[in-house]
Amino acid sequence: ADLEGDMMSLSDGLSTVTSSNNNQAMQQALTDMRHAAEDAKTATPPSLAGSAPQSPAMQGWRSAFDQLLGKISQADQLVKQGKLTEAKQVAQQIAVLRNENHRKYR
Ligand code: HEM
Repeated sequence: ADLEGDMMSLSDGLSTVTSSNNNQAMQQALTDMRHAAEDAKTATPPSLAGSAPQSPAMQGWRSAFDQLLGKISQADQLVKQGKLTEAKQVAQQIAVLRNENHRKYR
């Protein structure tokens, strides 16, 4: 998907993780989020158009998605352990990370 599509998938997934209490639905949402984050990591956002792949700005872009992927894995482990409340706390941290990165790159 393009970046906008990836962001829509992240958004759908995050609302499921935040609102659902169904273990399987939450795991599927986190899997979808992982794929969207991996794909978005390879994109160049309009705000960095023309930046070289190895520029500090593009390295910062990719490392933000590595942080996001780390949180997604953390939430996934918690859901697999049945710790849905803790998984939702990680979802809150994902929302903070989203807001920080939207301020930088959007
Ligand atoms: C789970 C976390 C995130 C969610 C739920 C999310 C959600 C969204 C949404 C709903 C949009 C608007 C899409 C549209 O144009 O209709 C958007 C745009 C955008 N997001 Fe995110 N986002 C997340 C994480 C991130 C991260 C980590 C970054 C950067 C490192 C990022 C960078 C951007 C950029 C650059 C745009 C504008 C895209 C464009 O102009 O084409 N987002 N995001």
